[in-house]
This record gives sequence, structure tokens and C-alpha cells, in this order.
Amino acid sequence: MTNPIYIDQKEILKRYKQPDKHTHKGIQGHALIIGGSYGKIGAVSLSSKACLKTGCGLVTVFIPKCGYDILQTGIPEVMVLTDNQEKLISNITFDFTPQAIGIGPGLGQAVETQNALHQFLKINKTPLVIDADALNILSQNKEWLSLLQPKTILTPHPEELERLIGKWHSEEEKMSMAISFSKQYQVIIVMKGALTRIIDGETVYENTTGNAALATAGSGDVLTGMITSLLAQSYEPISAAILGVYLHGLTADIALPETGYQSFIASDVIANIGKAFLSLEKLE
Ligand SMILES: NC(=O)C1=CN([C@@H]2O[C@H](COP(=O)(O)OP(=O)(O)OC[C@H]3O[C@@H](n4cnc5c(N)ncnc54)[C@H](OP(=O)(O)O)[C@@H]3O)[C@@H](O)[C@H]2O)[C@@H](O)CC1
Ligand SMILES: Nc1ncnc2c1ncn2[C@@H]1O[C@H](COP(=O)(O)OP(=O)(O)O)[C@@H](O)[C@H]1O
Ligand SMILES: [Mg+2]
Repeated sequence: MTNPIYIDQKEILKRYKQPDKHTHKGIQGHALIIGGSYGKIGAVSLSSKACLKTGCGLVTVFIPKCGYDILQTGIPEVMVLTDNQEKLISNITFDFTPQAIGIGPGLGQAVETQNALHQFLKINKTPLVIDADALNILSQNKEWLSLLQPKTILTPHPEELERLIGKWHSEEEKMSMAISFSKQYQVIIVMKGALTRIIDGETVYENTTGNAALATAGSGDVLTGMITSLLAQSYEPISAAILGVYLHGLTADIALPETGYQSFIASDVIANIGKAFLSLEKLE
């Protein structure tokens, strides 16, 4: 592995774009978050709220029917489309063109949902972030990986990564397997963990923000929403991944003095996205 590029303030300021003062919600990007199943609608709530709070102009979710009231009441700013099924997603349809799609949080792995993902991947040309159960479904159907558009962003945690690329026996082997996978399918891999690395072919980036407070349910679902938001705002996929990971970690660094490691939850990531952005403005 060549030396990683550190994702620090310098790297971020090369990529960060301030919103134009004449912008409007139609220009700020419309993102679609697809996920959720009975008992895991919270994952989509977290992801879609994070998406909005990262600057996207409009956010729509596609969820099973059982999540309708939850989303409309919990996050009134988010628009909701539902599947025909009550508890799971069986057929992904929508009648607008989003600028970016995030798929997977809380999705589940039911056979009907697997088929829906397959049909979706066959026709999708929109910039895409794939997380959680959508990754697990791909791991069970590796021949579908060839359907992915170049620069699709995959965001596996270590267990999801292993399901996807196979078992490794050392850190070096893990990195070389991830690099080969990224090159083979032309995808960007956000390798989440205590240390998050981003792989884009032979190029490896290493994040410098974040702490153990992020080891809490839903913090990955929030990251998916943040990266999807940046992608919808016309950031190049690699910049969306880099900026998303950096800001996500920064929220935990900012909140830590107030929450401690123990009481920080995924909603605290969302609550601190504003402060994370403001700290970038101060650096400029
Ligand atoms: N409120 C909601 O609706 C929420 C919904 N959620 C949704 O639930 C679905 C299932 O997702 P999931 O990630 O919980 O399950 P899964 O893929 O089996 O992985 C779990 C195993 O992975 C491992 N592991 C994880 N991190 C690791 C690390 N850093 N370092 C090392 N190992 C690590 C660890 O393995 P262990 O150490 O236990 O062997 C652990 O047991 C998914 O759709 C998600 O979006 C959740 O986001 C929660 C909030
Ligand atoms: N000890 C840690 N230090 C820094 N970041 C962490 C730590 N543990 C987890 N994270 C981050 O928290 C997120 C967890 O994502 P994930 O495992 O997908 O959670 P979930 O599926 O519950 O949303 C990742 O971005 C990961 O990098
Ligand atoms: Mg996850």
C-alpha cells in the first residue's frame, strides 16, 4: 500500500464549497434515501434527517408503509414515498429524478427486498451510496456488483466488508484486497471503523476526526445520509465521501466535552453537523 493521504483541514478546504448566496432548494439537490423495514424505520429517520442537515435542498425517503406516520411526524421536512408492502420493500419506484440516492439503512434482507434491489440496480444511473443491508444483499449476490455505476460509494463496517471482499489475515492483506475490489468494480470504499479509510483504486485516504463516542447504534446510518447529501449537492463522489467522513467524525469531537463517550448517540451527530460546518468556515 502506498502512503495514505490524510483527511485533515488542508485536504478538506481544497474540496469544501460554500453555498452560493443566491441558491435555492431546487439547486441544493434532491436526495432519495431508500431503506427501512419493520422495527428498523429509525435507520431511515436518522439517515434522512442527517441528509437534510448536511445541506441538501430536498429529501425524499422510500420506505415500507409501516414507516409512513413515523417519518411524516418525526421529520416533517422530509417527503415520503411508500412501497406497497407494509413491513418491507418489495418494489422500488419513484416519479422524479434525484441527484443522489442512498440505499440500505434498516433495509433488511427479505427475498422480496433482494429482488427489488436487483431490479433497482439494473436501471439506476443516479450517483449512489450503498450501506448496511444493501451491502449484505450484494455480498450474497456478488454477480450484481457488475451492475454498479463507476464511483458508486460503498460504506461497509468491518463485518460488512468481510462479507463483501472475504476474510483477511492481516491489515496489509485487508488493504490489498480492498484496493483490488475497488479497482475491479470501480467503486469507492469507505472502510468504516475506529479508523476510517477511503479507498479509490490505488489511492487511500485516512480520516483524522472522530472518536469512540461514535460506537453507537445508527451512527453509520447518519453517515450514509451525510454522504448522500453531499453527492446530491454536486460534490464529486470522492469529495462527498471524504467530506462526509470528516464532518461526521468532527461532530463527535465537538460534542465529546459535553456528552462524554457514553451518552453520545447518533442524534447527537446530527445535532452537531451545523457546528462542524461552522468550524470549516472559520478556517477559510
Ligand atoms: N435504529 C435503527 O433502526 C437501527 C438500524 N440499524 C440497521 O440494522 C441493520 C443491521 O446492521 P448492523 O450493523 O447492526 O448488523 P450487522 O451487519 O450484522 O453487523 C453487526 C456486527 O458487525 C460487527 N461490527 C460492527 N461494527 C464493527 C466494528 N467497528 N468493528 C468490528 N466489528 C464490527 C459486529 O460483530 P461482532 O463483533 O459482534 O462479531 C456486530 O455484531 C442494518 O440495516 C442497519 O442499518 C442499525 O444501524 C442500528 C440502528
Ligand atoms: N471507536 C470508534 N472510533 C471512531 N469512530 C467509530 C468508532 N466506532 C464506530 N465508529 C464510526 O461509527 C460508524 C458506525 O457505523 P455502523 O457500524 O454502520 O453503525 P450503524 O449500522 O449502527 O449505523 C462508522 O462511521 C464508524 O467509523
Ligand atoms: Mg451500519
